[in-house]
Amino acid sequence: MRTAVYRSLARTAASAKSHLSRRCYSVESAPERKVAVLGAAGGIGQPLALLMKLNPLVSNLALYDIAGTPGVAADVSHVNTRSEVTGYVGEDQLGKALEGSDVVIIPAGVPRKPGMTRDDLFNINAGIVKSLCTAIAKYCPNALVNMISNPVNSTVPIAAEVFKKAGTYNEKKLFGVTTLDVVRAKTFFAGKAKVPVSEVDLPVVGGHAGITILPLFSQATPKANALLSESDIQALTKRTQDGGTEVVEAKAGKGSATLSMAYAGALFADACLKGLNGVPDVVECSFVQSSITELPFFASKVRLGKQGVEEVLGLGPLSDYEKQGLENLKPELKASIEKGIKFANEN
Ligand SMILES: NC(=O)C1=CN([C@@H]2O[C@H](COP(=O)(O)OP(=O)(O)OC[C@H]3O[C@@H](n4cnc5c(N)ncnc54)[C@H](O)[C@@H]3O)[C@@H](O)[C@H]2O)C=CC1
Ligand SMILES: O=C([O-])CC(=O)C(=O)O
Repeated sequence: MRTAVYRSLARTAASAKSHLSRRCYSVESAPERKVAVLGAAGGIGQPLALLMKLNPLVSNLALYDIAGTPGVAADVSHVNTRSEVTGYVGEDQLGKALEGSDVVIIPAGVPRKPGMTRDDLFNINAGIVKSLCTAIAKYCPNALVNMISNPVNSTVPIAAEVFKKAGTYNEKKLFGVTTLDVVRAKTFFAGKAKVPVSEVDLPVVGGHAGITILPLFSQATPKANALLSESDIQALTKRTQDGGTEVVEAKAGKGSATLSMAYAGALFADACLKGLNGVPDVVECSFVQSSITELPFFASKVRLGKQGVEEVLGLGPLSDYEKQGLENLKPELKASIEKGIKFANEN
């Protein structure tokens, strides 16, 4: 029985590893890449640190938090994969954690409790993100920044303003991580349409909060829309938009999505690393500086390359329901972006 469980775990680890590193190099030929995780001792940070340790594209993994990172780093460092792991704790060590980083992933900050919106996290997380981005501008201004901390619709504009003030802003290198919305939309669509989840693909556009999350089920493949009624699509849309709240309520005061977020964060960081390494045609959805709508930041499909964003892809054809969803989300997303910009300029 035990052996069967170990065998099955080994198979799962091997398939996760091959999923994360598909279209990539052998360990021997992959370039050196340093990834820093800020908030690495948290609910997302710990499993994300483990998943990044499993990624053969990473040669140096820096784990930073205000407390607890020596233990996490010691633990993760025993996993027999390529990267060297170092733990950094407290602001004095932040510079060392960041120096030389190619990708910085930020899951630092407080999570929601039941009854809260992501915007309710603004007052605490805005300051955390601002101070971490100030350090990024100083110690690794060329790194790709993967922003996980909520509210993403505001923390990404905050980061952009901090980098602009420091003279280091490069719109190709700043990403709000919305991959969990895509992961959820794929899972829910596969379940409802009864198609294999591994074959499902679809974009999720807009932002990362409530109605600003707009899954484009009309573009989902495999084409199963004939099997789904308009009310099925509306229910899938609502479930995707409320996916974070579903987890917050189930955890009943013990935080928000951590494990699925770590998976999503690892997928997105892997895509960034592949882009940096010159793998062609790496496309993921992300909340980036954008001109595909009138809003200055917007999540859509993005082609990743050696400099970060290579191309922000358009929305593609929308159903009438999606066109309406797009118009409905704009005022809220605009207000969240403006709130972030205002905070950064006044603090
Ligand atoms: N973008 C997305 O799809 C998602 C975003 N989130 C967000 O991610 C953030 C983190 O969530 P959890 O890991 O569950 O929270 P957590 O509370 O378990 O962990 C946060 C970690 O950040 C650390 N931290 C606080 N201030 C810091 C600072 N100045 N520098 C470095 N580290 C600092 C804490 O010590 C803690 O270890 C929250 O804002 C949450 O809303 C969560 C799920 C999905
Ligand atoms: O809902 C939350 O607070 C965390 C989050 O962003 C998500 O799970 O999508």
